[in-house]
Amino acid sequence: MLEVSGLTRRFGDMVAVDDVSFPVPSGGLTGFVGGNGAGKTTTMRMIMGVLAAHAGTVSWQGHAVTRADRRRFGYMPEERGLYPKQPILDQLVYLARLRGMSAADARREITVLLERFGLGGRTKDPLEKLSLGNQQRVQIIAALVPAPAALVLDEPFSGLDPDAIDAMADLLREHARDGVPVVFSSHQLDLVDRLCDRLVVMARGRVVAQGTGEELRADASLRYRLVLGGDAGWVRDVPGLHVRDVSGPEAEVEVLAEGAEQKLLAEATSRGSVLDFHRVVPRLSEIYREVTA
Ligand SMILES: Nc1ncnc2c1ncn2[C@@H]1O[C@H](COP(=O)(O)OP(=O)(O)OP(=O)(O)O)[C@@H](O)[C@H]1O
Repeated sequence: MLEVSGLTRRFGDMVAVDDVSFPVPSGGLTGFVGGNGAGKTTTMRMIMGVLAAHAGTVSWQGHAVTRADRRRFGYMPEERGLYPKQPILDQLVYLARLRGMSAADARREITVLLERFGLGGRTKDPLEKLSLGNQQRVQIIAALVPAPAALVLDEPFSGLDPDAIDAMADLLREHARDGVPVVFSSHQLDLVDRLCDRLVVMARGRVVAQGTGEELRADASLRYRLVLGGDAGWVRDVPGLHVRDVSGPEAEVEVLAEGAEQKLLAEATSRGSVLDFHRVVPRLSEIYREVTA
């Protein structure tokens, strides 16, 4: 398991990452979400040691991470960092050799991955001749060879079309299944919800929520939707509720005081017919808006 604990980083007076702690369990995908400037990239840079932390620790398999451990991590940095003018196979092989692989093994594994991503015919092309989405695939391959002990990926899905997203997601799941802890940042909440075992939500440098999708949903505010035979305007006067929306016979409310939804239902049945009354399970994007507000 990879774990960060109390990580803090300032730039001048500004605290970009403030006492951030979360685990990245082995064998799972952890999604790292947050708005622009929330502190995700800075946190990932500290995990990889390319930026020093002002406080806090990064641990790997229960000990303080070492430079040798980090050399075994696959990292896709925000600034990417491949050379635009070099043929893609040559530079991928070069990078894999820097990380201790033989040229023959590197060439073989990289060729398989390039073919899997539909780039088998482009191995001699310089990176800059590829479309942005294909350049992104090459950047991802750079993080995957040699087989990484952990994966730290900054926005690996940005710029990919739906087919490439699926291919990439399959690849990450395969690594996770092999026991590799995988953490990646993304702005695509639905994708993160679909793919990840755990989520870490950051806002203004701090972790504001974390857990499985189910845990985050369970922690979210309790909401109910009510559909009546007549007008639902009276719902505004029921104590212990925040009315999120009322429109004709329909209302959606948030429960502020325990049991207020039962009083609402009793009042509704005493006034006339109740056509529907059910708990609303919020989407991740709604939870995200709540916790980062
Ligand atoms: N080298 C730096 N010097 C000064 N400020 C920085 C530096 N790097 C990051 N910051 C600031 O730290 C804060 C966090 O930035 P960071 O890039 O970590 O956020 P992020 O969550 O990755 O955002 P995005 O989703 O936009 O990439 C921002 O206010 C940013 O301007």
